[in-house]
Amino acid sequence: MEIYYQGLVATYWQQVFLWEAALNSSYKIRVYVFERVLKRNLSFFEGGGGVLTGDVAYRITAEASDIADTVYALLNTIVPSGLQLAAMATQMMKVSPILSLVSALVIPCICIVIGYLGHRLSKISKKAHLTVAKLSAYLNEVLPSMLFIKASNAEQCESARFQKLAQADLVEQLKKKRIKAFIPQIVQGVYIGTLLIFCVGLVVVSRGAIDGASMLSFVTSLFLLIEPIQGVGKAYNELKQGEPAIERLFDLTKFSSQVIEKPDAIDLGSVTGDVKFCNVSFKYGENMPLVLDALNLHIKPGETVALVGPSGGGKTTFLKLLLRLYEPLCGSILIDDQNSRSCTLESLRRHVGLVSQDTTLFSGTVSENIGYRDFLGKIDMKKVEHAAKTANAHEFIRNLPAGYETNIGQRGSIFSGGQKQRLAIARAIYQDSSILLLDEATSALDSKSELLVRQALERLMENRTVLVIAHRLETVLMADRILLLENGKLEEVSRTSLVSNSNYDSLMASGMVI
Ligand SMILES: Nc1ncnc2c1ncn2[C@@H]1O[C@H](COP(=O)(O)OP(=O)(O)OP(=O)(O)O)[C@@H](O)[C@H]1O
Repeated sequence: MEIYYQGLVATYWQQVFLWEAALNSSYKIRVYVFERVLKRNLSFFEGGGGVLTGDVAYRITAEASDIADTVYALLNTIVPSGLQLAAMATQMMKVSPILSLVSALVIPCICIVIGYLGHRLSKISKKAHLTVAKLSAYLNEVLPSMLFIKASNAEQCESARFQKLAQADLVEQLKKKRIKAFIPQIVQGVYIGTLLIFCVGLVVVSRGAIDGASMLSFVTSLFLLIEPIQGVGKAYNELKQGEPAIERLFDLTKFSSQVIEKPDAIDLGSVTGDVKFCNVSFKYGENMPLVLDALNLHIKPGETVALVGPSGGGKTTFLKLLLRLYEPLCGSILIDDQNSRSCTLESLRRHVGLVSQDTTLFSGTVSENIGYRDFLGKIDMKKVEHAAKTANAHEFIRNLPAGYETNIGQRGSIFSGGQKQRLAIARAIYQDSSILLLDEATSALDSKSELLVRQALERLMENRTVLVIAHRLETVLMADRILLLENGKLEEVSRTSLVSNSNYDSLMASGMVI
């Protein structure tokens, strides 16, 4: 009885240690892969890698968990099976070394069968991973678009699309389960079949060489090998099944950086906000047309420059180059006369703030969103409140159930469009960078909200170098200079000529509200 209880305790601790090892390895892989993903070029997230973001999320969550299951199953079967195999083999060697070596010939037969089936399992498993990843990517795309789906009466259509993907997944999962169930049976079948042939042969060949009792002990050992051999087969099964998840995860980490930080890159200390584009050209790919064609521009510290032009003219690309999210094809960008290629990416992006059109907010509290710059350190609540007041956001934040500590829901779903914009402006005020890139939101707000956002913008732009992609005439009129970006070229336009000549068409094409 005591031995029985000792067995229970030992099994418990064995499982605890094995799970600890398995989960720790999947945790380490997950963290490493995500760190690498964060370092990937922006083009990968803009669809350049042909991988959907939902698929990336699936790999880092579900498939990393699959790795833990694989490691656990491997350790759990390979250790006891290995020990059993060693014990049986020793016993057989004691009885008859020659017969043991002859019997070992069964091993290559088993290896060939397991190898072939394992390869098939790995292929089928890969397909099963792809179908479930597609399902996850689909859900990631559709669930945040529920407003549009409902408004478009598209529930039935989406349900049909989901069913199609789920059906494809069902087929692949079934194939995988079938082959998984088949492998241990076939391994056992081949082993027993081959053994029977060997046993008969052994009895005939060794007649008289060893006594009956030894022969019985030898054959019993051979049959006792079935279970551990099956265990090894199972472990191989698990490895092959987990292989595609490991491959897909590590695929995410393989890339070459387009934007490379020099080993001797300098940290930009304080910056006055002088920006120069010198002969900058850019295109997104080898066979793509030039988006920016030998551009020259000098923005002086504290100056506000409005960028206007037709849709697809390259305005956002211009901002991306300034943030060094892409590298120019030729030419250079200077910040305070320092080539941006010679600066650390961290210091460059610390001095260049961005307020994008889609007002990116994260789930978390209001203060975490405004103080995002210090998210890992200590968020300065006084600064948060000051930023919110300056951005005309303090009033509505104060009326929230938990004020600055209110959770804002997924992507700030509890706020109106104008409120989200003011929160994004408050975040930029908190960040306090000398150079500000503004991609003005195109969606129209009611006149009261519009006024509050405009006031907030004006305060944000004070004492900074501002490059604003302007969609409203009022914003254009706030600028010191207006630049038209069209056909890859920059042209300065005067206020008076803005709506009165041929530029009007370009401005209207850019969605400008005049
Ligand atoms: N990641 C990308 N990969 C390939 N081409 C791209 C990418 N991003 C933009 N482009 C292309 O580069 C050109 C310039 O795009 P960009 O977004 O800079 O224009 P934009 O002036 O900001 O347009 P809009 O006013 O409509 O936002 C377009 O033809 C666009 O299709």
